[in-house]
Amino acid sequence: MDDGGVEAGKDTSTTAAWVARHRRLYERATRHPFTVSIHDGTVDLAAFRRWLGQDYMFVKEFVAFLASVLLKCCRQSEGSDMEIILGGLASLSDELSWFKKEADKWSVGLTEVSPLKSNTLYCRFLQSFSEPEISYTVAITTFWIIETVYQDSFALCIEEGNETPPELLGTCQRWGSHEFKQYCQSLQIIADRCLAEAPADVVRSAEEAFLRVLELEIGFWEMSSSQT
Ligand SMILES: Cc1ncc(CO)c(N)n1
Repeated sequence: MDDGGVEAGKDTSTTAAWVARHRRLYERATRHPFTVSIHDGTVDLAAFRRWLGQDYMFVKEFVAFLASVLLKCCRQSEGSDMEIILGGLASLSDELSWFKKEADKWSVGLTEVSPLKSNTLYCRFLQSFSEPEISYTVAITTFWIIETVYQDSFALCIEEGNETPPELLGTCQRWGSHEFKQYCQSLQIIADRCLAEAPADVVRSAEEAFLRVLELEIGFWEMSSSQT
C-alpha cells in the first residue's frame, strides 16, 4: 500500500500522520492569505476588525464547547487531562476580557456584531459536541486542532523577518507564543493517547472532525478577509 509514508506507525503519532497526510488542506488553514498578510504587513485593517468582532462571538461559543469537552473528560477519562482542559477553559475568561479591550482599541462595537455565515456554521459545529454520543476522543482531538490552527497561523506573524504591524503584535503573540504552543502540544499528547486506545470507527470520526475543522477555519479566514 502506498500511503506516501505518512501512515501512523510506531514512531509517528496519529495526529502528526493526519497533518502530513492532509498537508495541503492544513496549509490552506495555517498559511491563509489573511494571516500571511498580517505577517507581510499588508493586512487590510477593515478585515482585521471584522475578524476581531467575529472571533469574539466565536470564542463565546468556544467556552460552551470547551465546557462540553471538560464534561466528557470527567465522565470518560481518568488521568490528569482534566487539569489541562480546565486550565484552557479558565484562560478563556482572560481572552474574553482581551477581546473587549482590543475591540475598544479598534473601535469595534462588540454588541453590534452579528455573526456572518461561516461563523454561524462553525458555531453550529461546536454546538454539536454537546451531544453525549460524541466521544471524548473525538472532542479532545477537535479541541487540539482548533487551537493548533491559530497557534501555527499566528506563530508565522512573530517569526523573525516578519513585517507585522506593531499594533497587531499583541494579537499574534496571544496565539503564536511559545507558551501557547506548549499548551497545544499537551493537547496533542492527550489526543494521541486517546486515539491510540480508540476503536477504528472513533478514530475515523476524529479524522473527519479534524478535516472539518480545517475547512471551517479556512472559511473563517475567508469570511474575515472578504470585502462584503
Ligand atoms: C475561529 C477560531 N479558531 C480557533 C481559535 C483559537 O482559540 C479562535 N479563537 N477562533
